[in-house]
Amino acid sequence: MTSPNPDNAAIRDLEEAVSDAPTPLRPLDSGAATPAAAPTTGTGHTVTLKGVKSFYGDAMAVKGVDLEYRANEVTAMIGPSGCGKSTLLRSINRMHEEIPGARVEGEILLDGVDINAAGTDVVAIRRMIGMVFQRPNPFPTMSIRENVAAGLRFNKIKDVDHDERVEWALRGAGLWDEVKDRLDAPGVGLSGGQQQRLCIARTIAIKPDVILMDEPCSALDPIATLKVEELIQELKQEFTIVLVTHNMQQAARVGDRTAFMYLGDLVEAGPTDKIFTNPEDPRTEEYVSGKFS
Ligand SMILES: Nc1ncnc2c1ncn2[C@@H]1O[C@H](COP(=O)(O)OP(=O)(O)OP(=O)(O)O)[C@@H](O)[C@H]1O
Repeated sequence: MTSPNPDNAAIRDLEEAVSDAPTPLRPLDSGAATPAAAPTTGTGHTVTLKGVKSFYGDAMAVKGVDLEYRANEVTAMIGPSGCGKSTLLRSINRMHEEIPGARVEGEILLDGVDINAAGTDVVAIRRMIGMVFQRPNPFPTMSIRENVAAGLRFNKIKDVDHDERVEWALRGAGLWDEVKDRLDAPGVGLSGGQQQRLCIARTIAIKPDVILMDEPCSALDPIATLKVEELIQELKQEFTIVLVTHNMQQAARVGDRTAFMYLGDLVEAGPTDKIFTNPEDPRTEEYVSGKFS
């Protein structure tokens, strides 16, 4: 990936704007958190892409993608390096536009509402469409508890009990039992895999509709990877998940559906079994069988 530090942009968004959040698109979900249980019930949010093109200046990196990310499913995005996976992902929560000269054409609909419509509040979009990055990026000066609560503060979610929501999110991220006795210890003191689950807890704490994951396991060892994969499977009961991965085994293990991109085009998308065993396009067959990477 050649883009400049989207992780830093996300950190800056949160750290600099905690006290200055604009009005959201629709009322924030302040429903009572249930500290005893991880997220369980389906909420059913869909993202629909219609003719999405993403540009860096004059260069078109995503060349007109039509695709639906279905509710309560994991959609794995695969394809060779440079095919536009991360660019497309960052277009979906409007992070692409942070890059000078970058722009998006086409429609990106969250439950039928165009996220790029004039006057739309970008902070609200990023609350509803959360993102987890390649490298775990806990806020370095914050404790475990503060890291998870950071999004609540940023979004001015005041009418929920923050401690309850922190526990709910940490349980949802499969981390509660490992950290419940040291919530005030620094987040960066956790292992890499724990830090990534902490970042997932931070993302789910504000109850987004959709979670975008950009190679969330690429910096993790195999055991931590397995834990995060198990977690993703559980989280889909509550959230719509888009998972960019270089790892085809991971796509096969975790993806309900898989989308294959090549040179900025979406070649095909479908049920993961079909994409891996009986794809329509010869380029998909060649890629999933390892003939090129
Ligand atoms: N900041 C940028 N400025 C200009 N071009 C960029 C920028 N970021 C990415 N690109 C180009 O856009 C295209 C798509 O890149 P992108 O990072 O989205 O691909 P990718 O499939 O996610 O790759 P990888 O798997 O290596 O992360 C590439 O040709 C890349 O060089």
